[in-house]
Amino acid sequence: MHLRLGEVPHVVVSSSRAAREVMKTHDAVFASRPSLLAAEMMTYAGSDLVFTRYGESYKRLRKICVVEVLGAGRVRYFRPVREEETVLGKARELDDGFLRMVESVSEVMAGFKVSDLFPSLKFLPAVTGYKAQLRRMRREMESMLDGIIDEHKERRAEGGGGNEEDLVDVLLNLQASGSTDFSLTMDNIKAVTVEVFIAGVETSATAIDWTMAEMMKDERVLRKAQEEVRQVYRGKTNVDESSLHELKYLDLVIKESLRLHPPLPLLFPRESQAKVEVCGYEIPAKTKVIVNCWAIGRDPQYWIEPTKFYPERFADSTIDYKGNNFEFIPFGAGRRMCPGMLYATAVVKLTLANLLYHFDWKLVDGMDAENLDMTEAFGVAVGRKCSLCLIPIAYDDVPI
Ligand code: HEM
Repeated sequence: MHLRLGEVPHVVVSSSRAAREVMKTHDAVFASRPSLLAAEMMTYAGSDLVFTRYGESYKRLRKICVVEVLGAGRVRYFRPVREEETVLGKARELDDGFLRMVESVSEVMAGFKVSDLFPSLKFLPAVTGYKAQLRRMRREMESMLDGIIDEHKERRAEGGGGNEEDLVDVLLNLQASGSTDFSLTMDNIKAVTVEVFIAGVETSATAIDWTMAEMMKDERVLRKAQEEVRQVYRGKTNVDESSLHELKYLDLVIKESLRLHPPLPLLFPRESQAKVEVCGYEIPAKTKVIVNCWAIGRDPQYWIEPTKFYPERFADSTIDYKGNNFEFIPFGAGRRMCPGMLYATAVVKLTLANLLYHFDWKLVDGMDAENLDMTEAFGVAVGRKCSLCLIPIAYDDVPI
């Protein structure tokens, strides 16, 4: 679908074939992101990963993030932290103000802003008050990030760190060691820190929420997933990551939930860097391309009874979300594919396994599973409009 919104041509991709052409055949052409004023002002223009245009500094930063910060080795390294936080419910100290700030930044990033559609009218952001609003938010964010980084530096100077290391420590260590071929600036560190929250935390929480909601709607799936967890971890006090790989049915449930409710239903937008032909249509340079992964995941051409929540559809299927099956791309594909996929799947699975192991779940009084409201809300990550209110009943077969 081709649209012209303001001065900017937009193309919406809603088929697996076109998605493959954009994210595989012509991946290099579509590896850039369009420029958005909010992203430029809030993510230290060009110092970040999610919204930066494709180019040398992007490639270097991505390599550091993939290899050193979000890769398999680091996911293993942070395993004790995940287990401690998920299993013991011991969340790291995160200022409410910081989370509220991340929420407001996500909100401004999600919207279609008139000034982004008329880039030649440079005065628009100023006269609409949008620029002033972004400046205020940026000042607030800057002071919070400075506080967080100073705290980390002080702790490190006092010899702290060790088991308490987190993502900011990892980035500061990389900067101090100079071990990478790209010197990380303070702006890089701040931008990546905020983006991990914008791109990583809300998306993972959204995936957990939708999966619980779908299981509450279908008691058969809930029981089956719960029996599996309780059998694999029988006799254990906690669900840790040691046997997570044995939870095969839970894998299917998570896949099915990501198919029906991808937390980023339109991924993050891409921009063509040159004129190119996709499925017989000519796409000019500088076209904003939106891949509708939500629609592709519900397309009857690829999925039987596409709107039905049926995890077993993945049981004898090789279809996965790793970016090779273009009918199922909740993490995107190609050069801009989500580098946090391993983190996300570890956190989502561990959290769900704990919720299923320790508690039986009931809907609040008077609510009937069939009528559970599954309306979607608006945001960078598309969650449920109504909060999921459930009653946990402690499972008393867990040894103390
Ligand atoms: C269920 C959870 C998650 C989902 C569904 C998800 C999905 C996505 C998608 C669809 C994209 C855009 C891909 C594209 O343009 O092709 C993306 C990008 C990104 N994600 Fe994730 N994500 C999740 C969790 C995470 C986590 C936990 C992190 C970090 C810890 C993370 C970091 C990023 C970053 C940095 C990018 C930008 C990559 C780039 O532009 O090069 N994500 N994610």
